[in-house]
Amino acid sequence: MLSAQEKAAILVEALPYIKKFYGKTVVIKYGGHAMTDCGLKMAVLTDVVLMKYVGMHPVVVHGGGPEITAMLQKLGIESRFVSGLRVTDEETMEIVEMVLAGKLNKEIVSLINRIGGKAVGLSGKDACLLQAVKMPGKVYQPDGKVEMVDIGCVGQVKKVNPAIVQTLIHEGYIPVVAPVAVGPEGESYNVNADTVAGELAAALGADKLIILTDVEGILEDRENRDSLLSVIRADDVPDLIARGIIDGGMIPKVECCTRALYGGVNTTHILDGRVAHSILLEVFTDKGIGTMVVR
Ligand SMILES: Nc1ncnc2c1ncn2[C@@H]1O[C@H](COP(=O)(O)OP(=O)(O)O)[C@@H](O)[C@H]1O
Ligand SMILES: CC(=O)N[C@@H](CCC(=O)OP(=O)(O)O)C(=O)O
Repeated sequence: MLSAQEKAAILVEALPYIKKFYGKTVVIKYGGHAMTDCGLKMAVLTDVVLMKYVGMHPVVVHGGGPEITAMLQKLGIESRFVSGLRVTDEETMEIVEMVLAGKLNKEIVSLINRIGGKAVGLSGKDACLLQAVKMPGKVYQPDGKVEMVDIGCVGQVKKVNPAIVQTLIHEGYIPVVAPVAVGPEGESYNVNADTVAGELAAALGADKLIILTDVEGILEDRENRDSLLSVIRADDVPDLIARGIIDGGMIPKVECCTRALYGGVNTTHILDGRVAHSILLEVFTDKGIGTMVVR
């Protein structure tokens, strides 16, 4: 146990960071292990509530890919992905929306409220927060050619209307956003949660975008956990992808960081969500953890 004096010293050390980020918007992409492990879940959402209490404006965008896959499996529907995006026919879209905007969104809202925050859950349909159009999937051929294929109700975000999120922020609420967008005819679109976090951070003019994942950050050599790249420049991302250093599920994450940076977000971070309180370690220390992607 810490003594009262040690606790006071920790609070004093946090003061410069609290001052620096007071009133600033921080978008957090919440997903991976941090969403399924009970202890980590509480740690992440406690960090979010604490940020709000010290005057920051956290906005949570959550994923739920594994939970959707598990529900589809229960219903005897097999999951298929094209370049990391779920092939989403109309029946699958119904399940995606139920799991994301129904079950998971409300679970997160309820937990934040239990911890002492005031959370409000939204999907991209609420106040037309996320407007999208149908997007084809890209299949990369061995000869380098790209084939476009139909992947159903997967959306590309065309417009973000952030007013509802800004209103909630300024009324003291913590917005929690499910990555389901609305189409021109009111139809639902499934959007990758990393992409939504990047688009929303840019539209809000957020100060920071934090993406939680299940690795230490971007590793130069994925077999070597000591090869963490602490900082990379957005301009270097295409080369890192072309050289195969950044691959698979990490591609949408760095691309969404790049999108957010060029949209005006100051700093973007890819953090290990398996580490308890990784958000606080990033926000309240100089060194930070994980990989920072900068302009
Ligand atoms: N350079 C890299 N450094 C770390 N992980 C990488 C890298 N390139 C690809 N990856 C892969 O990206 C994965 C993270 O993406 P993903 O599994 O989609 O995460 P999440 O479930 O958190 O959204 C890592 O587990 C790893 O397999
Ligand atoms: C189009 C598409 O693939 N959408 C994702 C949406 C959820 C998501 O992105 O969740 P994670 O962040 O946990 O991966 C899906 O259906 O799985």
